[in-house]
Amino acid sequence: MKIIADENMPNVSTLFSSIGEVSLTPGRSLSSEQIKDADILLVRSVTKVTATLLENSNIKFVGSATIGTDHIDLEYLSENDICFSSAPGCNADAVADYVFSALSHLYLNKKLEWLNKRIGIIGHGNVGKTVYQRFSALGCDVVAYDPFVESDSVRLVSLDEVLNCDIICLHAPLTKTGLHPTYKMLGKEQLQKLKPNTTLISAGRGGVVCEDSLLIRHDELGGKLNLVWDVWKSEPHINTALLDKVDLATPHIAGYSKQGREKGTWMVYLALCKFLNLNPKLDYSKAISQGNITEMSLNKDANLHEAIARAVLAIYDISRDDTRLRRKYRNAPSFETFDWLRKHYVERDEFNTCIATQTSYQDELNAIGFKHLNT
Ligand SMILES: NC(=O)C1=CN([C@@H]2O[C@H](COP(=O)(O)OP(=O)(O)OC[C@H]3O[C@@H](n4cnc5c(N)ncnc54)[C@H](O)[C@@H]3O)[C@@H](O)[C@H]2O)C=CC1
Ligand SMILES: O=C(O)C(=O)[C@H](O)COP(=O)(O)O
Repeated sequence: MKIIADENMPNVSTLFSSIGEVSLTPGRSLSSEQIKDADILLVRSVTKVTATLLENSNIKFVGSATIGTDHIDLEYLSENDICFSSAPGCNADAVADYVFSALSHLYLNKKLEWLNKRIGIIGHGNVGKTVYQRFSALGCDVVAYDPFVESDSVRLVSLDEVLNCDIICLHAPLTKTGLHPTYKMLGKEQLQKLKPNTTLISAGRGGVVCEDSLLIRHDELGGKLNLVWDVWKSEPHINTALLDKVDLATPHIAGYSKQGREKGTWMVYLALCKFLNLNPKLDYSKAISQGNITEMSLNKDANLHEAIARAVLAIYDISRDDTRLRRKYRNAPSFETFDWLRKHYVERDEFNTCIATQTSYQDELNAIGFKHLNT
């Protein structure tokens, strides 16, 4: 069995070589010629899996080690009896960690006191829910907008209400059809509703926010917006005018924790084993790494904002990704830089690999995703 896989899938050879002959390739440039003799295709978000790519192949299974599926023509796969599996939720904790790292950075650098602010989340799926639960466990005033969710356990509000929040976290998928398409869902009209000093964290998909309208609104507000930008409309090209305005700019790596990426490969491996009726040869604990910093205890004299910021940034400091991106773009302002930064990403651990040991802030650290002492 011939397996073609994106070279950026961690552990892919270890896991899949017991099933077939694995060839690794850069995902963005994958061509139909390269897959014409293959049976299984394993991708990440940079490969457009369309009829053009697949029509002259014998691919029977497509696996995407990602949460998002907007790069896959699901209709074509279903019409052509090609089994598909993605990795729902694999890096939800990583994205939530990204959000708290961004807020920690903004607290230390701009004195943004976010714990007492109103927080609105757009999209209440695996990522949005994780982010919501963390804020809620911290006792924050948090609401969510998701037109497809009905639930008593979340404070659901209108999009306008979220746009009136102090901190807005965007975790909706990219959709262009259906009842509530998200493409440019934050356009000129919606962005007009942002108040001065709003913090907008965009870690879903580029295209959900109209970047041109955002630049106009940013100017209108005299630059009084805190912007944290992970996903860009025209990746791997980035909007350099926007890059100049955002507080934190990262190259679509919100989900790039070591464990999150490993979980993505692992989930696709399990799905392929199921499809082929095989017993998995490795177990979860061998496929997913431990963290580097295994225990955290805090000085009880620090205030809560500062204590959280110190703990969070010790595990993942988002500013290193921002610095890397800006420095690299200054020296090599080309679209190839985006993929280079992602390919050579210095992976970080998830908060949940680190135990919050007995400290006055143990409950708060547990709330934002650090592991409990007794689990
Ligand atoms: N920046 C990054 O590295 C990462 C980005 N993502 C992106 O984040 C998205 C969300 O991830 P998950 O929560 O795991 O996906 P999910 O599929 O579990 O949930 C998506 C949620 O968005 C909601 N939604 C759909 N249309 C909406 C609209 N018009 N307004 C508000 N909500 C809407 C859905 O009802 C669903 O509850 C993914 O589709 C992916 O594109 C995911 C992982 C990493
Ligand atoms: O899981 C998703 O959805 C993501 O956005 C991924 O984290 C993006 O990573 P790549 O698949 O582009 O490596």
